Amino acid sequence: MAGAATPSRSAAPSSRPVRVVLRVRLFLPSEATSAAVLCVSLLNSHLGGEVTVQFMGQHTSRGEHYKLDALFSQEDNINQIFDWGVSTVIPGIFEGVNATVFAYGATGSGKTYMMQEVQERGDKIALLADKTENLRF
Ligand SMILES: Nc1ncnc2c1ncn2[C@@H]1O[C@H](COP(=O)(O)OP(=O)(O)OP(=O)(O)O)[C@@H](O)[C@H]1O
Repeated sequence: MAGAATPSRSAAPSSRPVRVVLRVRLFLPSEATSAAVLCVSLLNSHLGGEVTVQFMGQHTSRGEHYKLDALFSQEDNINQIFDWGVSTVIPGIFEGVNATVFAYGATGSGKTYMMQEVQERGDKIALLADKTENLRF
């Protein structure tokens, strides 16, 4: 998704069973033209709560508001997204709680790129060990 909103995210992951996180990526060189404009803007954010974003259609009068659990912009790196949205569900899976993390978005919006970044984190084993150190099998 093109554009840069003001970086903002809720302070702590909510306890809701489904959490929705939006990541706005940077324009790629092939997309960056003088006509490129932001299509997402942050309307509201409450500490520890939801954020509200607005999608503006560039060539339409479409204006849609969505409430999300968190918003990450191009200034936020994959570690922040991982720590907020992924690592928090790891302890639960060792207690029998099912958890799924998936990416949804338009073709070319960066889903594979982002998931590969997560996969390539050098410290993933250390992170899992940290999350599981108190578990007894
Ligand atoms: N944050 C990013 N920084 C640099 N390049 C990126 C970024 N996100 C995506 N890209 C590049 O954009 C292109 C499309 O990304 P990607 O393949 O991840 O999209 P996708 O959402 O998985 O698409 P599809 O649904 O078609 O599989 C790739 O060449 C990828 O390297």
